[in-house]
Amino acid sequence: MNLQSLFPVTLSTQWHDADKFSLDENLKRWLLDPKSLTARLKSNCEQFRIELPGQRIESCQESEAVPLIPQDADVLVREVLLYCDDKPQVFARSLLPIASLTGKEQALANLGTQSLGQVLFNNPSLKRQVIEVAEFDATSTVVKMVKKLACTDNLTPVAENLWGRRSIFVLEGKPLMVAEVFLPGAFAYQIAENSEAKHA
Ligand SMILES: C=C(O[C@@H]1C=C(C(=O)O)C=C[C@H]1O)C(=O)O
Repeated sequence: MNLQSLFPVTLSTQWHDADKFSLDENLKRWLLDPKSLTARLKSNCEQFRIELPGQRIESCQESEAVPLIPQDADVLVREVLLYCDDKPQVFARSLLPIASLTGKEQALANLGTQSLGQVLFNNPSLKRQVIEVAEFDATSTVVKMVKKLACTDNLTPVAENLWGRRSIFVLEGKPLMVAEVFLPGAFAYQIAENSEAKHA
């Protein structure tokens, strides 16, 4: 499938504190893990890769605005799919404020299919703010994207709602936002004894 045709998926939802939900333990561990998702996925598969359906500069929409990234701020929107052994595990949408892409951080605009997380978590200045959680039902743009993707990629059909997380990172004192949604069949939805039990 021509992944560019998926872009932009967008993610308009209400984000909540995780305590609002009674979550399966394994899912909760994946949603609230403060470390790099890239690194964790890599440790669970042989072949990890990122696909980049697209990125473009937009004005931050009111529905995505947060105190550190206000409405109408110019942001580079980056949407990616993270694959483990050719199976899409995660959809991610990041907002990189243009005002944050200064100095060495200009490189974040040209990552291509390199992981944003690899750059973020290699910087000792990185601060991650609270991780919020959201549930995505059949009416969501991300579930609609999954249904399109399932026609070609080996994606498990969407049986249940999908779960995602969002947090603000501050890198060298400059904010950026990362939102990730676990796709059907992701390790995050496997029952604990089948996924990473050894790492528990
Ligand atoms: C923030 C991370 O980076 C990952 C890679 C992303 C990208 O390359 O755009 C986006 C979100 C994350 O899933 C991470 O690895 O934790």
